This record gives sequence, C-alpha cells and structure tokens, in this order.
Amino acid sequence: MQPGDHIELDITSVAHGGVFVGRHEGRVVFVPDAIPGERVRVQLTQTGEKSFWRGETVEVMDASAHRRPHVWRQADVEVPPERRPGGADFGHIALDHQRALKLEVLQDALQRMGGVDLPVRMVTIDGDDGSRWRTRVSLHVDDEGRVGPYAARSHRVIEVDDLPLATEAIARTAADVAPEAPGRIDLVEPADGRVRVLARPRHDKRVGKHDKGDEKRHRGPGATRRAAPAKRRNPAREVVVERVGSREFLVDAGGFWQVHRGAAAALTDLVRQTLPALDPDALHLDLYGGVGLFAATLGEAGASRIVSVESDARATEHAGENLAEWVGARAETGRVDRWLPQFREQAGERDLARLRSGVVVLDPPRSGAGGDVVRELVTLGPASIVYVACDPVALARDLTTFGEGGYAPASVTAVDLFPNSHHVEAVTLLTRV
Ligand SMILES: C[S@@+](CC[C@H](N)C(=O)[O-])C[C@H]1O[C@@H](n2cnc3c(N)ncnc32)[C@H](O)[C@@H]1O
Repeated sequence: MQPGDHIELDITSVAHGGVFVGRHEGRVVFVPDAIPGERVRVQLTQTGEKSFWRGETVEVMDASAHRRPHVWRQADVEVPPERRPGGADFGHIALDHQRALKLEVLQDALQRMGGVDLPVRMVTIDGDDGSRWRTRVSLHVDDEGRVGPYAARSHRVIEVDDLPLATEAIARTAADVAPEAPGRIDLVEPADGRVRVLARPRHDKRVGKHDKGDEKRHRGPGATRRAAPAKRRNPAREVVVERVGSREFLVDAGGFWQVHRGAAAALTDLVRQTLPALDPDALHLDLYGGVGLFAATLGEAGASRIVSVESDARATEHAGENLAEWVGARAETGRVDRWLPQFREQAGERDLARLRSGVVVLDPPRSGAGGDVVRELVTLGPASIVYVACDPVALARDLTTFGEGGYAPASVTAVDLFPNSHHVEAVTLLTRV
C-alpha cells in the first residue's frame, strides 16, 4: 500500500506520544485522533517502514463512548488532517478518560522499560476543566505573514480563530497580534495578568547575538560569573513575578516557568508531600532548578543547606534572589552533568557526608537526566531522590539506571498538568535499598 491509500482500522491501545495503535494484516499502524475501542478510517501517510505504518484518522466509523466534540473546533476529526492545529491531541476524549489513558501509558512504560510494578495514582489541579490553562503559548509567523500554531506533526502555520487551551487574556491578545517578521511570537501571562508579547523574528541579527550570549552563559559547571543586566530592548528579559500561594518568584518573561496556571502550586504540593522527613544538618540539591521553585519547597520543608543547579545564568540569578530568605541556600549556574562530578571531586568529606543524608530533587527537561547524571547521583548516594518527570519513557529509562545503582521507587504519582494533550507529569520518590 502507498501513502494516500485508505484502510479501516480497529484501535486497540494507546501508545506513547499521543498516538493510538491498530493492526492492518498484522502490521502495527499508528494514528492520532482515535480512541481505543473505535473503528476508524485511516489515510496512510508512511508505509516505508517494515514493522509499522503511520496514518491520519479521517473518519470515525464506530465511535467510543469517551469521544466528544474536540475542545478545539478546528482540530476536530471532521477537519482535513493537514488543517488541524497541533497541541491538543487528546482534545477529542472526555477528560476522565484522557487521564486514564495517560496513566496507562505511564504505567506501561514503567513496567515494560523500567521494571517498576507500583500502583500509580493521578492527581489533578482543583477545578480544572481542561481549558484556559496555558499561561505560555508560542505562535509562528510564516514567510507569507500567516500567524498561528503549527499544524499537528508539521511546521506549517495554521490560522485559528481561538486558542481554547490558552488563558482568556492570551487568546484575546493572540487574536490581534500583528506579525512583523517570520519567526516565533511567545505570549506570556504572568501572575499580574498582563500579557507580554515576545517577538522572536527568525532573521533578526539581534536574535542571533542573543542566542550566542545565552550559549556562553550556559557553559558552567559551577560558573559563578554574573549574567549581564537585562537589556531593556529585549522584552524576553523583562523580569516578571510569578506566585505560588503567597510566595513570589522572579523570572524572565521569556524564561522557564511551569505552563499551566495551577502547575507550580500543584507540583510544589506534590513534591512537598513526596519529600521524606528532612535531616536538618543534611545538604539537599535542586537539580535543573530553574528559578528555584523546588529549592524553595525544600526550604519550606525545613532544609537549611540547599544548592540549586541550573544551566541558564539568568534563571540562576533569579533563583539566588528567590531563595534569599534561606541563608544556607545558594544557586549555581552549571550543567548538571558537569556540576555533579566537579562537586564530587571538589567538595570536602563533610559536604559529601551531608549529601548522603540529604534529598536530591531532580526536574530535567523532556529528554530525562540520562545515564551519566543518574550514575553520578548513585555514586554520590543521597538518602532519597524526588524525580519530577515530564516524559514517561525517559523516566522509565532513568529508573532502570537508578535500579542498577541500588535505588528503588517507593511511590509514583502522576499529575495532569497538560489537559487535552497526551503529556503527563510524574513525581517519583526513590530510596536506597
Ligand atoms: C523542566 S525545567 C524545570 C525548572 C524548575 N524545576 C521549575 O519547575 O520551575 C528544566 C530546567 O533545566 C534547565 N536545564 C536544561 N538542561 C540542563 C542541564 N544540562 N543542566 C542544568 N540545567 C539544565 C532548563 O534551563 C530549565 O530551567
């Protein structure tokens, strides 16, 4: 069969990455926009691989009871696949069932790849109906001046008449945004409710210079050099305030902050509940610390010696200020993979012993911590590790490496920070066995 051909498919399961699985004459076919239990008509898009094909769902012949009209009208299965915007790949599924499917993917990855057979529960953000949660949205401007999100699984810009996952204020601002040049436009609504529009034109030389600067500042490990002060002409560097309860965090408008309006608070609560009792004399680490969200959680839980490690110097600078109330807390710029071995070689026996009684909170990017970082952590031997993960497969892979080093998961809790998409966050407590 060729790309463009149509087949009928019984969908039997959900796979990692927001796709669903059926079989055609024994061969696995991955399709989006379906639900296990459905029979769908599929237009094939990739038939080159021996072991699996890919396709697009073009018609639902026998619908699941969990199907509902797509939360984003323009992403509905009634719309031709090439015109559906991306970013809400579970938007056609009832919210409860989305969560059940996410748990299934997480549990399956943990069991099959990580050898972990623990019950996983899911918590949700209070009052979340799955819409109007994104406080950060990226739109794209193409060479013809079209502005909008990318189409699903593509870099083609789709003009849309609403952004139902974005906050009301971002959706309103996006409707009026005037594209100046091809590239990206980030819309950010921090706690003050005022939307910042951050243009990142593709061909702007200033952007190139800025990126180079960022690269230099990422070069840690343990670099103590201060970042240059914010330049006024770069709105991405405006410093905004985010809030978790009554606590305030400074962050660059264009810097990393949790996307869902309730995510930072929900994750803080979950990490706090997951933390074991802290030894007040121990040393605790917040790795991939951003502006110090979990270092503050450690501080609030009674830690007195805390180091936050983050590769972005601007974020580290903010973390230093955000953690100022804890005299024993410090923020360092460095890549975790380089910072850890340097710490192991340079720290005195007393600090190494303190870390062995301490907790490491770990919140890496989607690719996970990776083998080198996990092996370093195992060598350092903290009493426990709280791993905050946004990719089930990367988590499962890292848990396998932790397992080889003598750490076992004691609990895994998922949290739905990305409703209407396949993404799922999980917080795992690992202890030495
Ligand atoms: C998922 S975010 C978590 C930030 C913070 N824990 C929070 O919740 O706000 C991951 C952070 O890791 C940083 N990062 C990425 N690669 C890194 C590396 N190799 N070493 C240190 N930090 C890194 C990013 O800049 C980003 O701030």
